[in-house]
Amino acid sequence: MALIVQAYTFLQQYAVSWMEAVPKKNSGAIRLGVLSTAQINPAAAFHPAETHPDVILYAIASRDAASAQKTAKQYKFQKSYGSYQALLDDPEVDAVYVSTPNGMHYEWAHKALKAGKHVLLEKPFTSNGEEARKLVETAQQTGKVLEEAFHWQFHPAAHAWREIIDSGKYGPIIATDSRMTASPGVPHGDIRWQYDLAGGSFMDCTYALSFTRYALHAETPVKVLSAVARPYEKDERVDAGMHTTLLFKDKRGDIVQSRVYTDLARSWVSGFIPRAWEFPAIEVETDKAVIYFYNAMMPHLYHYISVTEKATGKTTVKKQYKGGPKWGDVETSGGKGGRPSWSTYRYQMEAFVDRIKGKEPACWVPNEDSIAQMESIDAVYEHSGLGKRPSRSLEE
Ligand SMILES: NC(=O)C1=CN([C@@H]2O[C@H](COP(=O)(O)OP(=O)(O)OC[C@H]3O[C@@H](n4cnc5c(N)ncnc54)[C@H](OP(=O)(O)O)[C@@H]3O)[C@@H](O)[C@H]2O)C=CC1
Ligand SMILES: O=C1OC[C@@H](O)[C@H](O)[C@H]1O
Repeated sequence: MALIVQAYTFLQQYAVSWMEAVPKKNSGAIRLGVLSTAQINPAAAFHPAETHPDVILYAIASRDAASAQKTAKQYKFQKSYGSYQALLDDPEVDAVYVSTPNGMHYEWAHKALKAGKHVLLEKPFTSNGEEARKLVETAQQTGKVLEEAFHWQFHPAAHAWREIIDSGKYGPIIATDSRMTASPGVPHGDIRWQYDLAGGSFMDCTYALSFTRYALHAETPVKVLSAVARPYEKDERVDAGMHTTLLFKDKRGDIVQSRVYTDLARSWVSGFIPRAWEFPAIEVETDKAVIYFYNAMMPHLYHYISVTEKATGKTTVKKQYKGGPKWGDVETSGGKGGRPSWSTYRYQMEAFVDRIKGKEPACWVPNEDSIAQMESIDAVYEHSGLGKRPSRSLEE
């Protein structure tokens, strides 16, 4: 029964978010350019931009002009380009969303900033910490907005969850345990399996580490206690799975032990049942309770935050699809506190536009946090023996 309720909620949320009306665009709306025709584009950028009165789907670029044209026609972009550089050379483009493979994030975000565009950059931010630092420096030099598209952190559920932890009501944090797995697994040939494109489970499933660091208000790990990679069968430089245990310093300065597990090819139950229910999640154990956030990655589809008190065994459940500690009092383009139908990506677009327009966004992923996230990823890869993900050469 629980599964039926979950499936219904999932479908309902999905359908409602796509039924959202397209508003009339305001004068001075941001002209958005998109670099690549990635499969994530409609959910992460097209739909959020369409439903925002201050964004216009202006131009799309692909390595292949025909693909760009086809997408432009389908989503009513005004222009299409057969190369990423051609889009960046268009002075009418105000901001770009970069959804190229991971290994190309640095190159194209860097070029976009240099071309005077604001940048919303897909996760993981870059291939490694060094690139992340250089990219943030470029944003500072150019004075343009640069934001990692770590969409889950913009959703009201993320804020409600952290508010419970931060309240101190359940005592200090003792340990965390998070995971993100793909089941059925990612098909061969996907960008996620390609070493040169900075693939790998710990890069793609970077959310699990992000949930952990967000819960703890942590920077980089104090220590990597263990990091064991399960190599991809076709390229042992790529991690199909990664099990790591880290020590972080939390907000209070206490040391917390955190397990993080990522997997792009999660084994099936008894070899024939994919673990479709295993959505990205994190358990935070405090002195007095166990706090669990189910589907922290895409809480707009379905989520719950449960708090089980150790002394009584009593469990309370919270859900937050709108408002909450950060959006609650904010007058958004969709009404006060956002809308229950808004996806993580739509909340993210709201904040991105606010920042470009000079308004203080309700929430934000600071660039320093994206650097710390990439340096934490480097530390895990180094400890595992695989070494941090390499940079591609950049044509200036
Ligand atoms: N925020 C989220 O929820 C999600 C984020 N992502 C992130 O978005 C990015 C794209 O992921 P995803 O949509 O799955 O990717 P896809 O494989 O669907 O698309 C990647 C796109 O990059 C372009 N590209 C440029 N060079 C290459 C190359 N050498 N090989 C393959 N593609 C290339 C292609 O566009 P073209 O041919 O038009 O140039 C391609 O369509 C990744 O960084 C991923 O981590 C992914 C899924 C969800
Ligand atoms: O960012 C992502 O979100 C959804 C996942 O399925 C995907 O692998 C990852 O790239």
